[in-house]
Amino acid sequence: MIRAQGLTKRYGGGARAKTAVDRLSFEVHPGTVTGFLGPNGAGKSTTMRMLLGLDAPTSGHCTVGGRAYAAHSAPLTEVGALLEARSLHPGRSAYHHLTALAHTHGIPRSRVEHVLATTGLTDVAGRRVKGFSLGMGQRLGIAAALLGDPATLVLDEPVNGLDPEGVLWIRNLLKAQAAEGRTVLVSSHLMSEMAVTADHLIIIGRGRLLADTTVEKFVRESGTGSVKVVSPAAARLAELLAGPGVTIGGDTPGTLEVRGTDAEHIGRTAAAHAIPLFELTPHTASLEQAFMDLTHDSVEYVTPDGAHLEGAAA
Ligand SMILES: Nc1ncnc2c1ncn2[C@@H]1O[C@H](COP(=O)(O)OP(=O)(O)OP(=O)(O)O)[C@@H](O)[C@H]1O
Repeated sequence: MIRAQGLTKRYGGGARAKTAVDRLSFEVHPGTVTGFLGPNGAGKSTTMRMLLGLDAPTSGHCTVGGRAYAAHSAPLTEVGALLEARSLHPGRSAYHHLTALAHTHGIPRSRVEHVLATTGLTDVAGRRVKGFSLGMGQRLGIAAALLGDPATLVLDEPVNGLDPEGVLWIRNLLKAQAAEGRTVLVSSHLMSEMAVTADHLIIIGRGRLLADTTVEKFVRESGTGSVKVVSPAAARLAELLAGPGVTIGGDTPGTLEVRGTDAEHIGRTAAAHAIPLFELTPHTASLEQAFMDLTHDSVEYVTPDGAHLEGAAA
């Protein structure tokens, strides 16, 4: 369990003072993957650095597993971390890198074999790290994070620069780690990736909390999610679904575009009235739009015509 309370980080002073993290409070629970989202410069990395004791908060505090990170006697067995800027000794092999880390932290060598297998690096374990591709480097960073068999994982942008196979691999790994009861906090500025990886979302903008919710609730409450329904009795179904907060559109006969309720409710309503359905498709593509709507006012880098730079809320 991770807990941040009133977490604040200010850089510099006077007119040039910059508040990177602003009175942030949230909890991250075990057994779920929690996505930590925000546009570029929102304060995600700074928050993670504070959680890991690499930056001191200006005010507020944070705990991992009930204590400040520095108060853990064997932090690697409590928290495994992957930060964006990693320092690897280029001349060392992956195996050597992990054994050195295990040795200095009193972790048995058997764990090295285990994490090499988990991250698919067994066959290249003897190769020097300097010859590693970006994806292999990410896998090695994750192997190091898993080394101490920690109860908590904190990963900063683990899918950055990975190919689709690597992205899928990380997604499945994170879900498996959470299913084993670990607390998993993973940052990203990609809403679409988090929508399929995370169960819970913490969204920040300009260092402030914008949303702390489940993926499912975020979609539902954003009001932009819709469900496409195709039925030979579309008109009758539309009458049954009509109600407060529900809007029903659709340009093609027999097709409805339903907003304000979910596919489960539509399916149950249709079944209860013996209405056949040919299609029932929730559209989650609008998630990206909901994220952009939420973070729009918090985007740091905006061009004069209003377009976001650097894919700020991509
Ligand atoms: N050492 C520092 N000194 C001054 N300002 C800093 C420092 N580190 C971060 N900042 C500023 O704090 C803000 C938050 O940065 P941070 O890197 O935490 O954001 P982020 O959400 O991780 O962004 P990104 O998605 O681009 O990695 C930014 O405006 C950044 O310029």
